[in-house]
Amino acid sequence: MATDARGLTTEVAVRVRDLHRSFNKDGGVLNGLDLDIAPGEFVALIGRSGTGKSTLLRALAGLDRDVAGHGRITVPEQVSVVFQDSRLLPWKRVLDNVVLGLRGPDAADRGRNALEEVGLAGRERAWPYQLSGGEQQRAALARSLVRQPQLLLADEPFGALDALTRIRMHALLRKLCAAHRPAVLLVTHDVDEAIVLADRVILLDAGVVRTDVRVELTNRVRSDAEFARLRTLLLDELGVDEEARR
Ligand SMILES: Nc1ncnc2c1ncn2[C@@H]1O[C@H](COP(=O)(O)OP(=O)(O)OP(=O)(O)O)[C@@H](O)[C@H]1O
Repeated sequence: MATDARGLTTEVAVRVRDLHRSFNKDGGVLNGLDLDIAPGEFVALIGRSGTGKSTLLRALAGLDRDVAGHGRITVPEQVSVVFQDSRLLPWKRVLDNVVLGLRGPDAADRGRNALEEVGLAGRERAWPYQLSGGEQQRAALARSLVRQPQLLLADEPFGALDALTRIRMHALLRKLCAAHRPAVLLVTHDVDEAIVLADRVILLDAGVVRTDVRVELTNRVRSDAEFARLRTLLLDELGVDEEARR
């Protein structure tokens, strides 16, 4: 358990201290990064291409054992990861994909419930190729949530989906997170997606957190003045020019 500046106990789901990662001798990708995520907190991670977002996510997921670096990482016991592609095994039916590696006599029931929660009831015996891209991502979310993760790591999970499906997936993810309350770290290129979904948006630059803003919105719609203020602030930080902002 961690303590704050006053010595009071603070609970964290994720604690990262002085994290360094590099792929070659020319320079670091992560350069002394610090980050805390509270239990149940939804953090969106944005930043220009190549600033180390996926490198951070992989470090938290423990998927970077062959990368040079040091620093302290604390994550909860149950961590689930979703990627841009669903990574469903094509030779297993949807339910078998969802419960893969899950133990216990109630595994199949838990899998069915998870599929129902993501709107895929009745598709348990389908093969992955029979699902649309959005449905495959729903199945990937079901596979993550059935493990009741305390931390959900998501690397551009909606990046390959069309605009309408993305909006539907935003609503679904918000509903699932409200129900299960995992801490979430979502990597996205989409500033609007970050503001629609997250409690906090952090911006990575040169391998450290440069901006860290809290999203306090009652209505998560673009027409909200606070939404517009955050959007402008983050796009300014990203150096996006006026032309490209619509
Ligand atoms: N396995 C690897 N081997 C060598 N270099 C790598 C490897 N993985 C990432 N890099 C480099 O590390 C830097 C950060 O990559 P990373 O994928 O973390 O960035 P990112 O912020 O997620 O980028 P993007 O937004 O384009 O997905 C890049 O310069 C990339 O080329």
